[in-house]
Amino acid sequence: MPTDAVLSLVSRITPVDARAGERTRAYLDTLTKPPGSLGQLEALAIQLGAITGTATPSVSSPSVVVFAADHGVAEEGVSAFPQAVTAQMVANFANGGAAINVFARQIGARVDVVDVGVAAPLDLPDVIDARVRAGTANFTKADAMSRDETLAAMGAGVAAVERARYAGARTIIVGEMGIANTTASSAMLAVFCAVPVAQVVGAGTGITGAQQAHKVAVIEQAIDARQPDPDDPLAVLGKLGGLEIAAMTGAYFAAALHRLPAIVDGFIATVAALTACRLCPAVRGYLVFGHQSEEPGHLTALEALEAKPLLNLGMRLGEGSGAALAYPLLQAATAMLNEMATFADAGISDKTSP
Ligand SMILES: O=C(O)c1ccc[n+]([C@@H]2O[C@H](COP(=O)([O-])O)[C@@H](O)[C@H]2O)c1
Ligand SMILES: Cc1cc2nc[nH]c2cc1C
Repeated sequence: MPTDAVLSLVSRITPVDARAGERTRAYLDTLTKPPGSLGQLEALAIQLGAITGTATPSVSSPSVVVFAADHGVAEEGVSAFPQAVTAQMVANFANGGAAINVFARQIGARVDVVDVGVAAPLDLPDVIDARVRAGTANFTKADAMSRDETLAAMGAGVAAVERARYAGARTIIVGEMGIANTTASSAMLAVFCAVPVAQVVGAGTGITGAQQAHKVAVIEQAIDARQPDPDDPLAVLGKLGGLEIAAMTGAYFAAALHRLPAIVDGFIATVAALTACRLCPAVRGYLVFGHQSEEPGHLTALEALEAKPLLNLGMRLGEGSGAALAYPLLQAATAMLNEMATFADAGISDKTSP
């Protein structure tokens, strides 16, 4: 996709249909339950009504897209694992052996793995080759990506969702893999939300407290050197972000353009979601937040999006794993709308008026 096409796509995204959501809300109160008693599932049903533009929506055909890329900042010793693990995990996805493959099989979703910029060359026929460059630059020394590279990676995300949709996907689950990408995500989030870096840095794949202090110092130094303008989301993404983070941003755009629900995963996926919403606020209504990650910065990112995730299982894996696990709740929310009896149907007395 030509790089500027990504930005013109943004202008074609329209907000969710709030009136359809209101019809869902009204219908929910006719069902045989005390009003509001299904809690967050009711809010989810209303959101799905607004996304699909129908009072009694259904969800179907989930499809997972995992974007993989490397980060130059890995050489600063900010992860518990070596950079080579990104490529090794991509092979594991292609072989069906990762957690996301298992959870995707449980919900009948196919998994597309997209190489947006893994450092090591891959020769895996089942992996989609959308390489923009062999990993980002180390952002303590140079911008992670140029503007054209950022837009190209976003375009790869758009293309991946278009491909999945063409193959029948109607619910998009977005995941990522990239050693050191919690460092990039924390840096972006600290800038977007103007919060201290230490507030949004965590253990990632499992670094120690001392290593976390080093991670904070690396990010502070990078923000100082790069001076990104918080009001220019594309610049924040290009200077401090990652190729897979840009691709996820594009994936959310494409889901919103086609009025498909996109289930957001953990910390990195949520920072990409925040980037997408800063660039195009209408995207927000199409995002369902799958789970709350253990990574401490996730709370800050969720608050910035006024988002309440569906699950809290103490997970911090990535790959789209928490988003895939949440899919059955979308099914439950719509099944509840489509299958429950109304008070009138069942001949049950409605609430007494006060
Ligand atoms: O999704 C999350 O909340 C999450 C939290 C911590 C780590 N991860 C995964 O771990 C990798 C990044 O961790 P790190 O320590 O290398 O920055 C990357 O592949 C992510 O998918 C993911
Ligand atoms: C093994 C491993 C699997 C992952 N999946 C997502 N991020 C990951 C990081 C590591 C280290």
